[in-house]
Amino acid sequence: MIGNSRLHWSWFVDKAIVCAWDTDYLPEAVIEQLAKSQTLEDLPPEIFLPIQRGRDIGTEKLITTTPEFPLPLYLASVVPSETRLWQTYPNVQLITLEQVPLEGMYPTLGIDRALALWGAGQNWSFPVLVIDAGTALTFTGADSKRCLVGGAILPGFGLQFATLGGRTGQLPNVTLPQQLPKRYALNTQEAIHSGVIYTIVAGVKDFIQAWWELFAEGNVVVTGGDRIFLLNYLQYEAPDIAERLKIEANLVFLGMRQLSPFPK
Ligand SMILES: Nc1ncnc2c1ncn2[C@@H]1O[C@H](COP(=O)(O)OP(=O)(O)OP(=O)(O)O)[C@@H](O)[C@H]1O
Ligand SMILES: CC(C)(CO)[C@@H](O)C(=O)NCCC(=O)O
Ligand SMILES: [K+]
Repeated sequence: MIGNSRLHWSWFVDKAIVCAWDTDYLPEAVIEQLAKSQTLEDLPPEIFLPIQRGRDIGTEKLITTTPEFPLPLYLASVVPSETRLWQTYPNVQLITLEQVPLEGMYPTLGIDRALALWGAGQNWSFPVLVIDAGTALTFTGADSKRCLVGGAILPGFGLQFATLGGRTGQLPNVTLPQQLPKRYALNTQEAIHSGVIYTIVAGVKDFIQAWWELFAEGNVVVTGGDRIFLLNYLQYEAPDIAERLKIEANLVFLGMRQLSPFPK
């Protein structure tokens, strides 16, 4: 999955997610090395270091499988310039909206949103609302008939901080704090923390409550690189809501493996 900040990877054996990890965007030379690899040992470390180091729980299972080479690559992307790089790979299948069995999608809906929504619905049941705390923060919901209800897009935590730091004369760049900050800050860094975090948390709370007005028993699943931060803040601000949320890092991959037919 090519996201707006980085690449998200999963190694599938049939429909099982053996392991999942993230990397930076990668240069063409690495894609070429992947294309030429004929054994697990040949695989580019830029991609497979987490596996090669044996840190991942799935590693043992991987070593005992003999995949075909070049490795089949299923690609979903929301970054067209990166898609083009990866389309030079000889064994690539591009996943498109047509393969996602949701009803009512509009043509420019992000494939990451569609796959995450499908994965959440398959794993927990529809109706379901997905909150993706990534580069962009998105809400994407579907009803009990697996029909897209719709959603919303706003700048994520990192993007709000980066915009403030980058587009003003006096504001520093800040990173996400582990704890919910004080609402009334007495220094600049905490004032930025407070402003961005309390407004995002209030917005997320409001979207969730509105969702439960539509679907009283509707599921809500949180994903994305900042999901743990978002959940932590919600646990302070709205523990009753936080308690009802599901959290899942690999929603997009849960969606990919449930495509029928799994793209060949
Ligand atoms: N190593 C990392 N590199 C980049 N972002 C990271 C990293 N670790 C955590 N993050 C957090 O993840 C967020 C980006 O989320 P994610 O990785 O889900 O985005 P993405 O999938 O690339 O973007 P999007 O899904 O919005 O297109 C950033 O705001 C950042 O705070
Ligand atoms: C909203 C993002 C950036 C989230 O990654 C992506 O899903 C995207 O580029 N979507 C296209 C626009 C849409 O979903 O309506
Ligand atoms: K853009």
